[in-house]
Amino acid sequence: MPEFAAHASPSSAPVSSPRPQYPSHAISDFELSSEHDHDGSETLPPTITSPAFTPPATPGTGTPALERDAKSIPVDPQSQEGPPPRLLETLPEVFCEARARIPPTIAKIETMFLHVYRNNLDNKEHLAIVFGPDIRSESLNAPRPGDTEHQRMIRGAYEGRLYPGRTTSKLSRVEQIQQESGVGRNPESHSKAPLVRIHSECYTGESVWSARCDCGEQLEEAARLMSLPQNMATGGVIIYLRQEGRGIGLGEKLKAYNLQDLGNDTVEANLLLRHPADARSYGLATAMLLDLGLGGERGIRLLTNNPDKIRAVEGPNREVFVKERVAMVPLAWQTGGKRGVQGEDVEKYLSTKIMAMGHMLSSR
Ligand SMILES: Nc1nc2c(ncn2[C@@H]2O[C@H](COP(=O)(O)OP(=O)(O)OP(=O)(O)O)[C@@H](O)[C@H]2O)c(=O)[nH]1
Repeated sequence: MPEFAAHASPSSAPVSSPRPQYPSHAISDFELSSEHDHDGSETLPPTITSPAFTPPATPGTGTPALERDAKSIPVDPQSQEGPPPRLLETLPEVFCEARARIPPTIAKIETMFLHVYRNNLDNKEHLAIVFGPDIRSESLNAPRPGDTEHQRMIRGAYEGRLYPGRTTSKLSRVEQIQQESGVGRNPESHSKAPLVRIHSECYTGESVWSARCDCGEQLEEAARLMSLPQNMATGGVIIYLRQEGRGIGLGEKLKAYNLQDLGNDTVEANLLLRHPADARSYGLATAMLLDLGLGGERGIRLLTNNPDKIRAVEGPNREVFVKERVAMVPLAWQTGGKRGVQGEDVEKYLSTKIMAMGHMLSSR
């Protein structure tokens, strides 16, 4: 077995390139217990010390989960404890094959685009779901040999919106003027970091309604947050990596489930099957974010509770800067058990993530 997955991102090479300045103060954890929404009401449950579905003091009295925006905190990766993740020395090569507009069922937004990526390490179709009109793939839009305007539109390398009879991938003069008049109206939206979620495939949680984990709910919550007007203004991206079962594949994950039913937790089950507790890597995600123009000092706001992911996604030379972390609080905790995945299985799963995998859903 290789020491790390083929598309693991590079090891922490010496940093010589210009690096973003990190906040001077270190904030170790997010503050579940002190968040108040704009109306002053407490919107998140009190400090949580266990993954049990501890309800807020008065369940259901906060801002409905459907309207709530993400709360983020600055991240200082240098302050994080533990050894740095093993990373490869160079990022993989990625290439966006095609992009198409997807009108989502979860929100009334015009500009959600699914991007299919290819890479030089595996044959899987890794995905980027892009919210907002301003985040564009460099590799998709770059001219290709023999390119025609029709081919560019077919692969999704066009500006604005397709309509029957359109003949050019570029905007017409009138459309351009309309768009330019909109640019710069909200300078804040161009300085604020876009919201990003790096999601790993979970067929059971996303497609067959499994209550063993909260993966399906997390995917939907990420899309909901990115669809909020204030986040659409900055743009958002869900990178969907084909790393089923924390990288062990669906067949092995099902065996792990049987081992869990035999009394082991999610980490023990992986180890009993002779897999690492977590066999994933994030080099492809870093490379895809760079292709989408999300590298550099503007940074990103990363939706995660997983400390390894924060460091790994930044890449070997901090090509991507995780400026802030946004917690993924289980919906059942947010709503006092009114909504979200619930039950003994998911409670055990979340408990193991906190206790054995260091996920940051514990109290300060
Ligand atoms: N091997 C294994 N994989 C699982 C199990 N439950 C969920 N997964 C996989 O775990 C991955 C999701 O990881 P999570 O631990 O939920 O979340 P994370 O990405 O590490 O961290 P967050 O960003 O905080 O959500 C997906 O690939 C799932 O298929 C399990 O019991 N065993």
